[in-house]
Amino acid sequence: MKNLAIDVSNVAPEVSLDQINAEKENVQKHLETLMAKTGKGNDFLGWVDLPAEISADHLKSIEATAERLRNKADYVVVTGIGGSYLGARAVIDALNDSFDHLKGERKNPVILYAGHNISEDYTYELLELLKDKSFGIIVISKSGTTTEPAIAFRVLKELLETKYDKSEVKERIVAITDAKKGALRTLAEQEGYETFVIPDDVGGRYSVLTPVGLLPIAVAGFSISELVRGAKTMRDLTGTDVPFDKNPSSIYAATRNLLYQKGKKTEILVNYHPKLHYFAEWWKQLYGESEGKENKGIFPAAVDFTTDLHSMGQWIQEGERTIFETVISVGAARHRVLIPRDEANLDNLNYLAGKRIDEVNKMAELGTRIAHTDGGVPNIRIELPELNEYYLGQMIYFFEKACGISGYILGVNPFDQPGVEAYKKNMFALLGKPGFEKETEAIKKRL
Ligand SMILES: O=P(O)(O)OC[C@H]1O[C@H](O)[C@H](O)[C@@H](O)[C@@H]1O
Repeated sequence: MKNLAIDVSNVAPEVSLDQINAEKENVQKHLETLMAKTGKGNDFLGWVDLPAEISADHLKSIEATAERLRNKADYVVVTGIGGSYLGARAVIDALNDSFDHLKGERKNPVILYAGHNISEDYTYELLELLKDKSFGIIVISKSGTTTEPAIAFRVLKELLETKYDKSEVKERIVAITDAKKGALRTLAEQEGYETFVIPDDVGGRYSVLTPVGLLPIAVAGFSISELVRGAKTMRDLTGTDVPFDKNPSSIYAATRNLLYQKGKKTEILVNYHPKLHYFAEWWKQLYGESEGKENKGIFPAAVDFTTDLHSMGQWIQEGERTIFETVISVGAARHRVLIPRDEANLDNLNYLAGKRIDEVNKMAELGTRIAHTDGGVPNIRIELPELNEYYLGQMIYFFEKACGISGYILGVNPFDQPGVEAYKKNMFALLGKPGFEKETEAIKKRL
């Protein structure tokens, strides 16, 4: 059975394999600190052993709730922001039929998202869609106090309450939040909603393997036990007993930091499948919030190829040489579509007749790698054997583990995000939130 693998042979000449291997002891030290839970942010390391600790009973209880929502609702609205929605969306989009939401005959509910923006038009359009539909809500907030999902939940709950009686509303709402504190916990208890807990020691962006990700993924019809099994395998493959050159997370963490030290300040995560767009969004939060602090950190960006080769390709090929690419390279496509032969051949495509579209995609990937490395863009390749639950579980844990190690190499606490509060404070002051009177006075003077 294959596993996710990493190929760093194309980061030369900027960084050599010898330089990467020379990082062995330094990286091993950080990995041990992470596993021993003795480093910065060590009260947020619950995700490290999570895949091995999830019990079959826990998965069963999530699946039972998912089944209830699946039976009741044609639409399920995952209401959350940041780490409270990106993991679920990353996995669901990666596995879903691209046009599933447009199909009439359905096996699974359509998963919709709310609370990840404060757009009134988005909210209006969602309410308009749902008003004559059978729907349910999974509301997710670790703190239980985040403004965006709280507003969305308030309006969605109101709509649900106009459609159903109290006991039916209760059956259609599930809350995922802190075990004890926060407004969402209080509300859920008052209203009698079913709840799942986000453990104290798992931060939002590391929470996809808690009910935060698992419940929506199960509702969408995917195997959460396979996802967790993949993550568990990757936990074993990235342990302290694994030699440095066999540990993909250690190699990735070491390589990207060496590139950063060489002035490669932006990392572009590349995919060749639009299904992986939201995986990149999840990855951006993971690395952006973990490393972007103390005026340091690689800027995590992402592109969808070959789409963006026709827009961003020019910049990547010939723009400022401060970037490197990390490509998620997927093995086999799931379906077959052959390029047909055409008598007239006006488009000159007959040289491709009989070939799979995936073969063209693979050659685009290889051709791009050669062009970009020739153009001075170092290339890391993450080989994913297939796009399924098991390998996505591997990839999630691979990136999480590498992020912890990488943050320690950089010297920051990869498990906090103090900078996110700055905009919130100003927004509350501008909106006149009680308790923010002093801030309101101060900000008014600046306007
Ligand atoms: O789950 P919540 O407490 O609602 O938080 C949702 C998100 O917003 C916060 O502001 C943080 O920056 C994120 O790390 C978090 O994932």
